[in-house]
Amino acid sequence: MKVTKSDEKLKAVKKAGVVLKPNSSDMIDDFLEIKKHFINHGIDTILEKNSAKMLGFEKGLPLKELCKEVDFLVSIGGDGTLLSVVRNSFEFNLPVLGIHMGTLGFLTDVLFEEVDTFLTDLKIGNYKIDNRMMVECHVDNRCFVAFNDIVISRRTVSSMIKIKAKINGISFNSYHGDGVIISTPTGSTAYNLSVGGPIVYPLTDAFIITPVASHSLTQRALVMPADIEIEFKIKDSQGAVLLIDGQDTYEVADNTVIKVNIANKKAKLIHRTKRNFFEVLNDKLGWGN
Ligand SMILES: NC(=O)c1ccc[n+]([C@@H]2O[C@H](COP(=O)([O-])OP(=O)(O)OC[C@H]3O[C@@H](n4cnc5c(N)ncnc54)[C@H](O)[C@@H]3O)[C@@H](O)[C@H]2O)c1
Ligand SMILES: Nc1ncnc2c1ncn2[C@@H]1O[C@H](COP(=O)(O)OP(=O)(O)OP(=O)(O)O)[C@@H](O)[C@H]1O
Repeated sequence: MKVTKSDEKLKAVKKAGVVLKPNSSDMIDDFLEIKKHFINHGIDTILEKNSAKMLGFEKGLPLKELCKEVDFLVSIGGDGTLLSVVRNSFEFNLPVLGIHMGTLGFLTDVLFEEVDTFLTDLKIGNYKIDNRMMVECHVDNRCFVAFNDIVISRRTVSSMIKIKAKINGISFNSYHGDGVIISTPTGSTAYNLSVGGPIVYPLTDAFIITPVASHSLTQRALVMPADIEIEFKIKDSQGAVLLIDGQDTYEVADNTVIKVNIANKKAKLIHRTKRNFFEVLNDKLGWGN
């Protein structure tokens, strides 16, 4: 399987669109400190509308309008905030920088106290942009994209769900249990990890299909090449719920066909040059040396 690396750089480093972790109005002093560093480095910041409303002192722009105005986006919060920024801005191809002000911070690279140093590096091109796969799901004439995962989940906790699956049009499995996770390599360390799925290096062109609480001892997670299409059909169940990065939900009825494939472009994450995935595993998952 292919691993995609790039030497891509930002076209300009003048304007940053900032999104803050929801329900965190206590972040005001930290935001002002971060903003001061951006200004000192000659980078203007514009707040996203909900973030501005939460702080209560700037007007802010709706995310889609903000994306048209800025050179890159900055997510200040945890993994959830970064996931939502990447997913909701995906159509604009903007690189996203995650400043870690959350709890785990598996995806968010730069710590609050590192912002000033990192911006010096950003201005001189000393950073990298990772191109990361997104997964796309087509259902009922709608299309959803996810950065971590799309989960086809049972609709009621009291009953199992049955999901028939085809790969490139050919039937290959019938999942019977709580549901199925279709994860990107980025999402492999999230829900997929919790249910025993494999960790996949984040720049690999592949995706993972992992059963959740399968009622069969032979079911296992599958790592698949990026160029296939998978089709799922809910059978003899009470419908299903799709979870997009664990944040958006969509209900589907029995016999609905859900097609999943890799999005035809990638999300861009801005990282420190020194960031190393294996150090992140070591640090955040406590693997030790
Ligand atoms: N049982 C589980 O482990 C479980 C259940 C539901 C959802 N999730 C995951 O939570 C994700 C949404 O994250 P959230 O922060 O919005 O929700 P959340 O606040 O419920 O947090 C889920 C946890 O997963 C971590 N996380 C998120 N993405 C990660 C990644 N790519 N690698 C490693 N850890 C990651 C977060 O830091 C947090 O600790 C979903 O995409 C799904 O993968 C996990
Ligand atoms: N746009 C969004 N839509 C729905 N939920 C969101 C959105 N942005 C953030 N959240 C949720 O807000 C919660 C807190 O945000 P976040 O994950 O950034 O911080 P955290 O949980 O402290 O950090 P971490 O994820 O690194 O452990 C998460 O449950 C996340 O899913």
